Amino acid sequence: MSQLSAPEPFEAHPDTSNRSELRKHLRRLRQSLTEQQQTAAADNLARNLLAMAELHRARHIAVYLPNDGEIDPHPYMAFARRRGVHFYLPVLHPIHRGRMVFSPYRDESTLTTNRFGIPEPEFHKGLRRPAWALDAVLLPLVGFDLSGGRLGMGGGFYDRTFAFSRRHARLAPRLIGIAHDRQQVSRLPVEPWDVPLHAVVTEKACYRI
Ligand SMILES: Nc1nc2c(c(=O)[nH]1)N(C=O)[C@@H](CNc1ccc(C(=O)N[C@@H](CCC(=O)O)C(=O)O)cc1)CN2
Ligand SMILES: Nc1ncnc2c1ncn2[C@@H]1O[C@H](COP(=O)(O)OP(=O)(O)OP(=O)(O)O)[C@@H](O)[C@H]1O
Repeated sequence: MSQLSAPEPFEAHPDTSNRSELRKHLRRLRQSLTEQQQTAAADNLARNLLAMAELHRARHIAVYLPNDGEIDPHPYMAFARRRGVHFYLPVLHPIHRGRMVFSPYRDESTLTTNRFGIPEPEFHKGLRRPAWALDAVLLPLVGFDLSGGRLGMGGGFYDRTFAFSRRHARLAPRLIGIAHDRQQVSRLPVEPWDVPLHAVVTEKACYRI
């Protein structure tokens, strides 16, 4: 079977100033990856993340469950857990609409599907962590550029939850976008609420901002 070849990031994308058109285009790109391409990408992503000195010091890291063709952080997690890292998943806040908290993600965690169809752990009272109590966050994204710009699914969840990091940089966790390399675009329009990323890691490279 012939496989779709990856288009050049700087040529094949439509008008990058139109966020919703760009979002549709980039979502289709990642959804079109085959299972083999996804598996290989996740393994190479793991290698690139394990090599990052910033993550060697991190003990509490937020991840996500892959959805909609997103790159899978599980191979990375399998290695990092052996180094003593604790992982957390985003839980949509039941009261503060548009915000998230982070509950532990363990083998035995019970997951229930949220309103977007994404499984999430319980809103654990005792064990959940507010955003500022994480060392690093691996953020899902639809598109990224090399200035730290991130285009997400459009709910503003990560932007609202990490808005404090622009005012209190010392309290903020490391914000690391993870994505397929083909999700790179030349330049994303910057919105006033966008929270800049410290780095983006793909199956091909680690881009430090
Ligand atoms: N894996 C993953 N988890 C995540 C996010 C993410 O981007 N990826 N989020 C990042 O913020 C939050 C959830 N935000 C989301 C916003 C929109 C859609 C979405 O699929 N929208 C559909 C309509 C779904 C529906 O309403 O039934 C769409 O636009 O087609 C998904 C997640 C928290 N968890
Ligand atoms: N700090 C904030 N306070 C209030 N509203 C916000 C904040 N950040 C973002 N929003 C709102 O969220 C909406 C969606 O923002 P945007 O399109 O940038 O989301 P996104 O980054 O793509 O989504 P996500 O972070 O959920 O993946 C915007 O209309 C914006 O008004």
